[in-house]
Amino acid sequence: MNWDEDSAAGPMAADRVVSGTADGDDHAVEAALRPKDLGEFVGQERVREQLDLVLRAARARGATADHVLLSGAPGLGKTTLSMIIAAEMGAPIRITSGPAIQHAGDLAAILSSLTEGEVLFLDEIHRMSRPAEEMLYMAMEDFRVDVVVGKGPGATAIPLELPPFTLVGATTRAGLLPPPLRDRFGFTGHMEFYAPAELQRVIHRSAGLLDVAIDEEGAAEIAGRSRGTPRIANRLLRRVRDYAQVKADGLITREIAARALQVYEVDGRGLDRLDRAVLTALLKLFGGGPVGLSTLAVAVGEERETVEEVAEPFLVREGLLARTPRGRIATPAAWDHLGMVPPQQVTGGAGRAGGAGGGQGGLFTE
Ligand SMILES: Nc1ncnc2c1ncn2[C@@H]1O[C@H](COP(=O)(O)OP(=O)(O)OP(=O)(O)O)[C@@H](O)[C@H]1O
Ligand SMILES: [Mg+2]
Repeated sequence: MNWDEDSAAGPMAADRVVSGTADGDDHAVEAALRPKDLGEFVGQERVREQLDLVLRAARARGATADHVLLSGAPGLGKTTLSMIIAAEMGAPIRITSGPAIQHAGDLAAILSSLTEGEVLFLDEIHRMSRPAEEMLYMAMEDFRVDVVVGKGPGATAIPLELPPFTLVGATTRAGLLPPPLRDRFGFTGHMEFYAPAELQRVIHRSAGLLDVAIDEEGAAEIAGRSRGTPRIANRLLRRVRDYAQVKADGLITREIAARALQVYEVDGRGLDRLDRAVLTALLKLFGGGPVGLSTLAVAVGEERETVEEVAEPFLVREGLLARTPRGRIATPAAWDHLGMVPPQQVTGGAGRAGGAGGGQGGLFTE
């Protein structure tokens, strides 16, 4: 699945407060908000439990932990978890990324400087070059690399032993990893979107660290608008804090959170201006569809790619919009969310009286 939602940025898609991808502002505070060990890491029960076993067993054997692959959407905690793995193993961590490794030689230099037990974090591992990838296969499996010296017919490969290390790879696009690479990881953790109750805990924890006063309902209100993503929850918390300081006495309550997020145009379900523009066009101009992607994009005044890659994934995930072979259609929940009644229900809904906003979309009930 494509989680790189910000790759196509139109007018309404730039600098979204609900984007899962980190912006400059996030980088500045994220280090302070990162949980330091597995116990502090909220949610992801399955991954956490499995990883806990893997790390405990390795520690008990006095061995280096197996290679770990972490996949999932931006902002769900892959980088955080990689740092926790190193901390739990009492090992140093080296951080690099697929795009930073242009040549196999770059990778050889990093690998040959690792110390025993060190954690190598390779972010965006799906974006590594082919030759580097092949070097990595051997390094992961046999803790060995062949360093090629010279060029042409005179070139020789010098084998180089590596100390045992743990590779932690992270990717937003697990489907793009070649199977031979995927198979070389001893453990794969797939990160899921967080439940509102989990995000509420993340928000409380962050509020404590940032010295922000917030009550349960205030945290719940922000959690419900955070699209299942801790990074968005933390970002919305900071925006709401500003509002609470300027417009109120600093305490974040449900009402303050709701008012603040209205200013930032993030609605009760976490939809922003772009999301709502797409849904509104679909309902008001096309009666809920089906309508083709290009037509919908023109109606919204955005690029096709923006509608398809930036707005739609979350609308589909939320069950507000469906992609069908005949085009995009709105679900009954979409009508309900925008407080509108499907046209057939208004005009030809024989035998079904009123029911405005009841979610029983006439288009979809038999
Ligand atoms: N389980 C969690 N508990 C508490 N905070 C979390 C959790 N997961 C993530 N966070 C917070 O969310 C922010 C983003 O997390 P992180 O950088 O690890 O995401 P990521 O998956 O690496 O994203 P990207 O794909 O953009 O690299 C961090 O500030 C971190 O503190
Ligand atoms: Mg990351």
